[in-house]
Amino acid sequence: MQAIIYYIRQLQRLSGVKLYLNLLGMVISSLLESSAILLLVPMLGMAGLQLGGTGAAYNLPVLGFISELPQTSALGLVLGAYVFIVLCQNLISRFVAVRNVEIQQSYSRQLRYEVYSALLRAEWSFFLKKRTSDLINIMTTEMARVLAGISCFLQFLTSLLFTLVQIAFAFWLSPKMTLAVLVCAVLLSLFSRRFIRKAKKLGSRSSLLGQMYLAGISDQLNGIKDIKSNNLEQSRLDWLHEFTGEVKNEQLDYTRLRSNSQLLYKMSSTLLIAVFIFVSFRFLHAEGPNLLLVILVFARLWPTFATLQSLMEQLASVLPSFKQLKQLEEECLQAAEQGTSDGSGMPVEAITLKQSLEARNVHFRYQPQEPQYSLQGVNVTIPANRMTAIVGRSGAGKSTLVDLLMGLMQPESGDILADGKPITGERLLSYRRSIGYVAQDPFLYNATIRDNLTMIKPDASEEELWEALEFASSADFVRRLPQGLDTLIGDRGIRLSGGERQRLVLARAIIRKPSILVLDEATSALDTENEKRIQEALDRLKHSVTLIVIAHRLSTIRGADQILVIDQGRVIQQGVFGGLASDKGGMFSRLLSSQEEAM
Ligand SMILES: Nc1ncnc2c1ncn2[C@@H]1O[C@H](COP(=O)(O)OP(=O)(O)OP(=O)(O)O)[C@@H](O)[C@H]1O
Repeated sequence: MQAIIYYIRQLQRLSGVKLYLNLLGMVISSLLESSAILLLVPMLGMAGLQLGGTGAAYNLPVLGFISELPQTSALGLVLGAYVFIVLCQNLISRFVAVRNVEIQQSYSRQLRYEVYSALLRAEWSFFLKKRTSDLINIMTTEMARVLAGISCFLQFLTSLLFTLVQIAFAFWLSPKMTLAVLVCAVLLSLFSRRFIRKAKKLGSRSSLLGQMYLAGISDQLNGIKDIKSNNLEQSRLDWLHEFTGEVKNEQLDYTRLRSNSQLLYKMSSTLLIAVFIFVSFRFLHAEGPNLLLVILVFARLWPTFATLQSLMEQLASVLPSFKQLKQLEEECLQAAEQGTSDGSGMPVEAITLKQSLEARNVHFRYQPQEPQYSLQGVNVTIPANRMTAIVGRSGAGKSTLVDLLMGLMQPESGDILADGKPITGERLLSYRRSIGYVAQDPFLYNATIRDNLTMIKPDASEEELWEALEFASSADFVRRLPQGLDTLIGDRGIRLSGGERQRLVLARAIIRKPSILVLDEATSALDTENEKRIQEALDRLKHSVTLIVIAHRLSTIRGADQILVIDQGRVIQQGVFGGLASDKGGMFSRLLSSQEEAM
């Protein structure tokens, strides 16, 4: 319940007086609705219309003048008043409905924005621990359930107010009977508490199933090539078949629960009304309008209890979603990077690295509770405007070192310094803006080539775009495409070859003219000719940009100004290509020989 209150408070803060005005509108609307129907009976009685039995039993002093009018005028007046009240009620409820949507949609927008910005501000290590599909699930399905839950809560509040108004009316017309109805309602609600508990449990199961479904489907669609090439289609379909069976059962359980509770309310309503009529008629000797009133009061009051019960069950079923969203927000807050937003929305100026980038006695491990360090006691200096290559066996710690150098993660102990200053706090974002990065597995957005490039530099001119493409040896293939720069490249750039993707990502990385360019195996998918062209371009670049290159193919780093050899999280060798190659007992020479043998 705490989580719901937290989000409702947010809604209250955002909507302010509008929310209260709407609630007031709802009260007035329900007041008018009640009065329209409940007052019709006594008003008609006063107008002299005999409804059987003894006629008007409830004299309303304020409306006493009606009985003095001629019958036709009185009837016209009463019916006119009835139409007027209904019109006002409908106009108010129309206004309230539109305002409700406005309030809810503004809140939905704000909530999505807040959660997503908290997510984007979380540090990289947060994402390493999270499953992407779980985050997508929270941002889509669970978020939608939370918003539906908020709407449900507002409906609950409206129904509650409506019920209170109905009770007040009913009490005014027949206190005894209202008390009797209330006692029955309280007893029934005590009995119905187990429905709410069960709805909460089913809500958790539904959330879990949704999470599992998204995780399964995303995994499989990401690995669709593997599924097709290994003929795994049937096994995946079997998984889906089994899974949808569980979803079906869960939905059936939920429907059973809701219809059971509604059945209980409907049956008790029928039973109670029969008892009330019998008692009123047999023992209280009520007739005509009195009996009609008994039915009216009961028929209007009881469904509101049933609605309240149904809304409470719905709320209980979305409670787990509220908890999940709140937990995600809290985790993001805990994992927030320092200095990544000053809240002003002002563009951050990139820094220019002038002297060096330095790792000083850096220790790092992914799981603080485990003894194994991915990096230990690393001391390196990367001179500005030079090319530094990082090599080592698989799992040696190359990517970890580069992630730390890029400020994506913070060392457990030790420092990362840019021109002697730590890249933490306020400096982190401007430092990050000075970096261009090309990953081992190049990522492109499902958009046009132009969009992919301008995403990094929105104000890039046509000339700058082609210059970057030329640099990355991509201009030729882009020119050959039917729509050139405006060609759509598909999901993750699937319509391009691996090498074309890599060159495009390189073009994107350099379009912002970064001070530091990090290439993680960036030329692995290139043919010899393109690799040579990129090597030449990098050689030209290396005097104006600080280049950090992770390389498996050692032939690509002959021109590096410095090579760092890493093994088991430590820098074990450091030097230039020739020097390291001639150290025959060293790791570099062993890596070189094994590559030469493989060729
Ligand atoms: N997200 C992670 N969680 C836990 N351990 C990790 C994680 N990423 C890497 N490691 C571990 O840290 C060590 C260094 O990994 P790293 O990715 O830096 O190696 P690498 O030299 O870049 O390897 P490769 O050349 O295969 O990419 C490895 O032992 C690896 O298992």
